[in-house]
Amino acid sequence: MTTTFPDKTLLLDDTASLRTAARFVREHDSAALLPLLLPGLDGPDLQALAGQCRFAHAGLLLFPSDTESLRSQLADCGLAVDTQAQPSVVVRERLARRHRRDPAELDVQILRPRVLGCDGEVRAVEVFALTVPPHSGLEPIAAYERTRQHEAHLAFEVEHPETLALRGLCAILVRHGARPDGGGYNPHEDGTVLYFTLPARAACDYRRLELYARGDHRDTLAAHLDHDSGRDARQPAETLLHLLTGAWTTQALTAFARLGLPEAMDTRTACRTEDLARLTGTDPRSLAVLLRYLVMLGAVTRVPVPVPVPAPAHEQRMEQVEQEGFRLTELGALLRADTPGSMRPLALMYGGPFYRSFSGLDHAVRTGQPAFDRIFGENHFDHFARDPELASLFDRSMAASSRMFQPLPAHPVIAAAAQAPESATVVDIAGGNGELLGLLLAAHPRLRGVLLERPHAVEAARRRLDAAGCGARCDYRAGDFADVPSGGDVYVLSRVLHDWDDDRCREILRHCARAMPPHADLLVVERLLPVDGSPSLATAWDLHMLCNVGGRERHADHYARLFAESGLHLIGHSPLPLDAHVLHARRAPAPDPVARRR
Ligand SMILES: C[S@@+](CC[C@H](N)C(=O)[O-])C[C@H]1O[C@@H](n2cnc3c(N)ncnc32)[C@H](O)[C@@H]1O
Repeated sequence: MTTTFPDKTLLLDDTASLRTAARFVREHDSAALLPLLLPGLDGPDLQALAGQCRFAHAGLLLFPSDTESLRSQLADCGLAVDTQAQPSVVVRERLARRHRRDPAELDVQILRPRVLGCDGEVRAVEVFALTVPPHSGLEPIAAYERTRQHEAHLAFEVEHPETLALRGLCAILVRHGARPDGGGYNPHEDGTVLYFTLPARAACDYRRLELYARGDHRDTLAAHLDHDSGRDARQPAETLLHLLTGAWTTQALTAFARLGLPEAMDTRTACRTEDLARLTGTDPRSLAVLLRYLVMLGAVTRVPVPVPVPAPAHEQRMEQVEQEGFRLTELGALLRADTPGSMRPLALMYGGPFYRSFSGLDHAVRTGQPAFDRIFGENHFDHFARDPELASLFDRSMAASSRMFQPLPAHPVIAAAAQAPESATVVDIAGGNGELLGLLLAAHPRLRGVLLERPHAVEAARRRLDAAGCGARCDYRAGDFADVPSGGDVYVLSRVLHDWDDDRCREILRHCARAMPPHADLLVVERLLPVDGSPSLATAWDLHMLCNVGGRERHADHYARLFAESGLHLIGHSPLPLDAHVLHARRAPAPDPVARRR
């Protein structure tokens, strides 16, 4: 089935992406941004990159129906264009290749509205605009690209792009985990672009980086493209070794969190290993070994700390020696317990119960049964429910990925409910500790909420929503999926269906369909498996579901089928951060009795 998107959702998504890109450009400068993109980048390599390149723009692909609508969309976002649009070559060819179209069919223009950075530097948002006139047949390209954001990137312009300097910069990027990912020469602008995929650990939503060099650098480009195609064949043994020690990565980060190191450290000042050992009650030499490994992961940076020591006795003065010290990076700071959106609970979960369960992955693959149940002797929800500390850790670990919920208050269904003349009710089914419902109610003071959960989680949600000041607008139901309350206006199922097999999903969806009044909407938050098999967090979480709950991630069409078999129909879906999507469904219209008799 092909999914249809209401036009309004499409426009909102493009405008929202444009606003996000402009905000990003406004808030970042070169020196602070580079270590976020390449965690662990430090010392001479950071100096070379920050000294020779400047953060120039954030790029994104939009899909206006014509030039006028693009200009008014830019104006809506406060972005003015004072230069002529240029035809794109590189992105147009990438799109043509990806969608097997003739490049001549694709009109892609480049506009660069200026944005003033927080440091006073003039930067830009680079808008690639693929014109998609109504009924042009290009709508599927727009829908696909909006979801995948393949062309979103951050660009650094090389100030003096001599060949040697340019190649040196490419080598630094590769050394810090960036992978060559195409590029090209645009004769209309006489500029060369070299694209890189950022390492997965980059602390930023953008996945691609561009080096932009004025002029024709096709020799460097050829080496870059060659590197791109040959990268997987070059060092298989080294790559495998790196992959096989992935468990050390998880445990090093978990130990870092368990030992309270992120809280003892600072992102601005370095701390000597000895002082850190004293503060955290650890063995100094062993701590240094852990911290040096964490440098490779980008969680901390190694910084020499000057320490005054007495000079030889007869000189009667102090001199300075340097001792090893470490500073927390922004990535490492996400493991601090007190950071908003802290990911510490995830570190404790993935390095704790889920680390143990993954040792039984082969069992799960052999039998199709969750390894968790075999290792812990019971289903993961029952196991967590019996242990209040573990239950709270699980709820907090779910809430730690709540960045994916951030666009939901602006979803057209929620916005319409918030503006309804009567106060509308959002029913969050299996809403965990109330993170999502709290976000929706906080954004829309007229909305009311009902949270259905298992009894232990209801209590956590009540505390969380009371603390957020929304408790008075919320009712709670301790129960099971069979107890979905009727009479709501919007029903939410967030990260629930992926816990279950198809039969159980149909049961849950039928409970929803039965409870939903005819006007009600259902929003389902899930990661969607990519149709083209391209890398996605959904593929990793599919394995996690197999190993731990016996559920699965699914393609959009698979969800559409489950909806159809449960009395619902899929209206459309739109992307959320962290490779998640929100699917919008409604009750299927009752079958036409006249048509049935015919
Ligand atoms: C993966 S969590 C998702 C929580 C939340 N919706 C979110 O996105 O953060 C799945 C939730 O389903 C709840 N759950 C499991 N079995 C349930 C059942 N039979 N009835 C109601 N809720 C259930 C669990 O307690 C858990 O909070």
